Amino acid sequence: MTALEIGGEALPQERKIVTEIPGPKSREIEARRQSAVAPGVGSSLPAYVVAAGGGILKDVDGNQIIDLGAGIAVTTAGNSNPRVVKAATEQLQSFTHTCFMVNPYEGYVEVAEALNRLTPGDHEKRSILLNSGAEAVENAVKIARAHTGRDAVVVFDHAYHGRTNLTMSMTAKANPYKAGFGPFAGEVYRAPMSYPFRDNDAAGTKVSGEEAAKRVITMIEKQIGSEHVAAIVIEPIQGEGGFIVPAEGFLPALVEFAKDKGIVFVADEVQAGFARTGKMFASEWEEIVPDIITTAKGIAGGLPLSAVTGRAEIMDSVGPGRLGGTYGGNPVACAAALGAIASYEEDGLVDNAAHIGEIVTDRLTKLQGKYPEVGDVRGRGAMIAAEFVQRDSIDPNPDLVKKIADYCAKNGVLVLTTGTFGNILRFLPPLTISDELLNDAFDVIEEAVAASVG
Ligand SMILES: Cc1ncc(COP(=O)(O)O)c(CNCCCC(=O)O)c1O
Repeated sequence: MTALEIGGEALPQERKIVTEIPGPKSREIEARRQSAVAPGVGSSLPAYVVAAGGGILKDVDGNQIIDLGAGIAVTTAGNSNPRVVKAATEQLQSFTHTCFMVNPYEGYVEVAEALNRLTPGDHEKRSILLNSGAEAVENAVKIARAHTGRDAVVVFDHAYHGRTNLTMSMTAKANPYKAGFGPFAGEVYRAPMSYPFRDNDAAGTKVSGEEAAKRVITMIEKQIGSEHVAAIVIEPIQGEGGFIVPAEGFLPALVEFAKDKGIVFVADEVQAGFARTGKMFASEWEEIVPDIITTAKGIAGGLPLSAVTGRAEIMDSVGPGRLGGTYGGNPVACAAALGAIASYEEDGLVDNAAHIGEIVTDRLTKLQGKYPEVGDVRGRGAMIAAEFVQRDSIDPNPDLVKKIADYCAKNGVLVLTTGTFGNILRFLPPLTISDELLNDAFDVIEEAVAASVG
């Protein structure tokens, strides 16, 4: 067992159950929340956190919970990563905000230079910094439309891009994200996704990446007209849709089509970016070079920051004053990002992701050999998921996933669910989690599956 220095106190890297989870102090705060906080913001596990680091979340009752969610792929570099804390603390003591549109500061430029260097492609790039993933996606669409003079945006089944009006329109799943929040933005068109586990043709043959891409191209040509399309926006691995890794060849074929037709290809790497998949960016797995890439989540070790990084000739289509926002590229968030990026590059976190993926995939594959309800195990690096189905068909099994996640929570392991059908367990541990903690978590998950299957 190792311990981490968090906030001046040692945080032992071990699962510890002191009370039921959530415990009495958490329940007391939760009661206050009910009368103070709008119910629209839910919480997967209302055990109120007082410290976090490595692979552990410590709650107000003293329980130590193994974190397999990383705040939805945000504390990828580890909660309170020492480099992030040092950089952000120093910045906090200098100045907290000037608004980059008013009085600029070097940290913003340094983050843009790092993004331009690190993202796929050796072409000249420009970046703009914002606050959230949705804001980055909104700006990527604005820039693509301004550059092309076109309106149409193509998105995909199972996509998730945010909760603002435009990004809600781009997101696929109605509940909980969209129902009742319309009318939605115009000129957003949804294409069929390559979903290998569920993607069979009429003869029951798996649809190849190239064939799936042809479906998309036909849809674009026949239902929109490629000359009207400003952007194709896709997650290289779909996150909230269920960690869907498209069939090989799908993404490169779409990149080539976009290039031929003057369409801006946008890779939304808000969830898959920054070492999560075992490469710095998920686009690298099929060697695609997006025209624009959106990033957020893991970019700044937990502080709110997002970015749009794109080909200079595209980004330069929008002149001064036409993009921005009050907080975009906040100086403390920029300092944190430089700390997180240094950690990704110098602390071996990309390799950690690959190593974590091997352990998680091995444990899930063994489960799949015992339980037919584990229908599919997929993902890349430390972005792995198990899709749960019925015992005698591949119909989704969301009830089983909920039982498993609830069992895990009660036994000190935080696991996130996801997917269009709610039947996916996804694993997004901080890349600083130890093998011991990870294997302890999967011992609990195995118990949970055994206890939950009918
Ligand atoms: C690919 C991809 N693009 C965009 C976004 C949006 O990022 P924001 O920072 O949440 O706006 C996400 C955020 N995914 C987690 C949403 C959690 C929730 O709101 O229930 C993403 O995964």
